[in-house]
Amino acid sequence: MAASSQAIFHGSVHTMLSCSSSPKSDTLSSVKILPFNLRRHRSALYPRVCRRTAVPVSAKRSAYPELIPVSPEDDTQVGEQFEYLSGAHLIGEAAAGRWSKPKPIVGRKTKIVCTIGPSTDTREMIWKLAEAGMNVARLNMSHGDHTSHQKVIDLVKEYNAQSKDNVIAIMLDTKGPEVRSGDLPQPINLESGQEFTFTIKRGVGTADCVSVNYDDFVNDVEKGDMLLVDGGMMSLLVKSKTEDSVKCEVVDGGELKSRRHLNVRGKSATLPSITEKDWDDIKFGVDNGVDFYAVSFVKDEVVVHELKNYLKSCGADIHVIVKIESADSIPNLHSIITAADGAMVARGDLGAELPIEEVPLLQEEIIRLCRSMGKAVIVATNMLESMIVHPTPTRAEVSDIAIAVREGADSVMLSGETAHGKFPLKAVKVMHTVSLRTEATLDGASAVAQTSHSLGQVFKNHMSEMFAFHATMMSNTLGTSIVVFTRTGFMAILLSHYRPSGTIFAFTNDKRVQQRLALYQGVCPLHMKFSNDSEETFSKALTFLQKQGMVKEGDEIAIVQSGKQPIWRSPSTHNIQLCDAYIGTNVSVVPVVIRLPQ
Ligand SMILES: Nc1ncnc2c1ncn2[C@@H]1O[C@H](COP(=O)(O)OP(=O)(O)O)[C@@H](O)[C@H]1O
Ligand SMILES: C=C(OP(=O)(O)O)C(=O)O
Repeated sequence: MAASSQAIFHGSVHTMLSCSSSPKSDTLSSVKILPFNLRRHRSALYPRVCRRTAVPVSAKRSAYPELIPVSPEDDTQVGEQFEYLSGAHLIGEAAAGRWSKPKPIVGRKTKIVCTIGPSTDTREMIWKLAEAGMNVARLNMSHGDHTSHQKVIDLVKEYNAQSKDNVIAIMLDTKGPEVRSGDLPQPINLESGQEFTFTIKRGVGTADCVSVNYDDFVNDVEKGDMLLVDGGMMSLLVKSKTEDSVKCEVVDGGELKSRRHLNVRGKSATLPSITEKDWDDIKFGVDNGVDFYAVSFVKDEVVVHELKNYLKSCGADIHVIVKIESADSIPNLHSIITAADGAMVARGDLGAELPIEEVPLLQEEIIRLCRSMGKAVIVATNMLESMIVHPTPTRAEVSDIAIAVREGADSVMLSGETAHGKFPLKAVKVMHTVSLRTEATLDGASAVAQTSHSLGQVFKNHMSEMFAFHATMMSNTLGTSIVVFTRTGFMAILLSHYRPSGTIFAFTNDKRVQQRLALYQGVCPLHMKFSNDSEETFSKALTFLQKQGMVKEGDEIAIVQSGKQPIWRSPSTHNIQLCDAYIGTNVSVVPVVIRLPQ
């Protein structure tokens, strides 16, 4: 085993910390834009700052960033323009804030969810997305059919099976009770001031009337309501209605295409959150062992319990992410998020049902709530919308990603950008680079402070929470990464909750847990068979990290082996162990003992 100091906790708490006394220098190598779970040697990809002394950009940092092949429209020179940005490490020393050690981050911490669609549903594109930084593949059940989604699921599984240390989770997003206009033989041009009718009669698609897929549309809508198409791209004022039709005046015109989103400003449809089609799709998800459901238009916690009970009854271990997009969900936010495993800020429908200026405030509030409750949170929709057609984002879009990262989202999501956009890989690269750059400015101390007030209240497991909290404090102070061994994922999620500055290498012997952890901020999920001997398993884990270039000579690492279900320890003991990550290397150890009162 590597040189180590160990704190073993028996009811009362003693934490023994150690740090190397010998300053080490580091080298900066070529900067590459790569996914969170890195597959190549760290020195060649991670623009890491010297842990103890700032190192100027050295001669070693010579090569251009690796250019990931992108879509046919992509300009192969694009990587060069990111080189400066990916040099986020240059400010790493300053960003370490009042902690003396820079951050030992291996790659990006904020995860990227990519919606898969016609631009990306091939083997080649799934591989390229995964290599470019996708952590979660989202299947939107509003589009495609089971055959097309099955193909994508099989491809992601194939990628996961052959990948050593990168894993992609699968998220099935239900269609929900969304209201859409019907199919049109060709797009219609709507002019401001003209009359236009929506009808519940099936199969209508003329220049002045189109079907709506929801029979109660006529009952839910009142004269004077504002109808929004595609979240406000067009708007129509309701003038009158008959038994089967709603007559409107176009306020903001535009091109109406097939199957567009319809919302009534300020109102949610009176449909159940999980429709018959959704149950069919949920069953499809169970049969295929997806990792997450994103449940559309959740209005209260009852539907979450209903889904969770169903999953329990069929023995399916699938986590539930509630999409916050309905006006009716806002008064019930706390109970909905409590019942779920996480939430998605689905800004498209949210900004249509509620006044648009509420969206950033609600985003902040939902992230804050999820963070305080230890739940995963995803920020979604329009993040790089202009990249559906343009190879470069607007500055406002870049700021939007940076804000979500700063607010502490676990993941940021791409929708049309990767589903049907012209530049899906470039969009992932931009999201990756902007997240990485923003993360470099975040202060570990304030991240811990944001969550420390809820210590002992979030996971109802005081000892585990305390361990995660102190492991975070310890690793932040010493500038180490964290290695955690977890069978259920619980301890890794708990550590992620405190947002340690360093990477959380989460070793699990369960492939499903590994996949699920792909959604969580800062967690690098790794699969490994655990042996009966803890030291042997630790040693195997460190050797693996070393081989993959995730730790290097001179690194120290905090090993956390705690949590609800002990693996090797007895139920009354908890371990945090600090050791040299590079087996066989001696370090001078200065032990520090912190004794907390019983
Ligand atoms: N599986 C799919 N098959 C075909 N088109 C898709 C698929 N998934 C997404 N798309 C396309 O990408 C667009 C953006 O994706 P998303 O934001 O998930 O959908 P929407 O906004 O329609 O709910 C969709 O409107 C649709 O045109
Ligand atoms: C993510 C969203 O949902 P969907 O793409 O299913 O409309 C949204 O409305 O922002």
